[in-house]
Amino acid sequence: MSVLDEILDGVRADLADRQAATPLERLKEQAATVPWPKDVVAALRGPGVQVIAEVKRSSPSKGALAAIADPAALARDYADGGACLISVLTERRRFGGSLADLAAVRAAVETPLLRKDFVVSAYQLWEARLHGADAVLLIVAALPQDALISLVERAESLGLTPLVEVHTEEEVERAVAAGATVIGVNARDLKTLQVDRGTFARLAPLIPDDRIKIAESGVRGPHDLLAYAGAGADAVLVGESLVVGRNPRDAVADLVTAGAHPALRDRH
Ligand SMILES: O=C(O)c1ccccc1NCC(=O)[C@H](O)[C@H](O)COP(=O)(O)O
Repeated sequence: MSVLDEILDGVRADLADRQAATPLERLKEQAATVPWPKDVVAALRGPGVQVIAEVKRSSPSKGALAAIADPAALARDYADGGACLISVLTERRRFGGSLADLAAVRAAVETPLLRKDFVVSAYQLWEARLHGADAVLLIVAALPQDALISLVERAESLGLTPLVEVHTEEEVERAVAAGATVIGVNARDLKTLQVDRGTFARLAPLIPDDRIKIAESGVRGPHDLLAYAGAGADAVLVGESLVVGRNPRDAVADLVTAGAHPALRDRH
């Protein structure tokens, strides 16, 4: 069984437990009391290359990365450093995340938030809304095309911006056909878990210019941001190097400064 299939099995089992505890109709009523999500597309279209900073405790590829006792404090550092979007991993079994992390971060910062998880059901979109997300990750490899199209439409109808993640040429075609405005190319192969930073340069030219292109994974510092920028990235998504480093605020600020270089401004 592939890593992705293993993760998805766990996600579905946890989801079934939550659905049993809180029926969809009750979840919808609760979510209706939460403010409308922020405009993530506008945040990503800022000048230069934007930085998305991730709250990431552990991962299938590396195991435990950082304890992160206080995700809200980490998110405040990310916001102070100038992140345009904060990604909060909510998958429990392999990434050590939770919806409680998302809610804690929401209470701490005004920065738009991405629910980073393995979304397979509209139920998870309502959960994302209730816990303060403004965007949700949809992984093409995890979804049949009809489900992808339906989740893109449903997310948008709830005010959530779908970040549609691809790993291959065929997945780019599927993301574009599904109407994704924001497309993330993840450099981490879901089968081998190896990071190949060349993946973005290979796939980015296949993404139409009117879409927002995000380079995900493998950013160790400003030089990687600049390389992704040179290949056409509008934003980079960074996890591991921020959570294992000593000063996340300064690390984000260094990336933001690199992304704001005059040569990278006014590209939209
Ligand atoms: O990080 C993993 O090992 C992983 C394995 C399987 C599916 C997804 C995985 N990571 C999720 C991500 O997309 C990354 O957390 C994100 O792009 C940040 O990457 P990095 O800066 O390299 O931590």
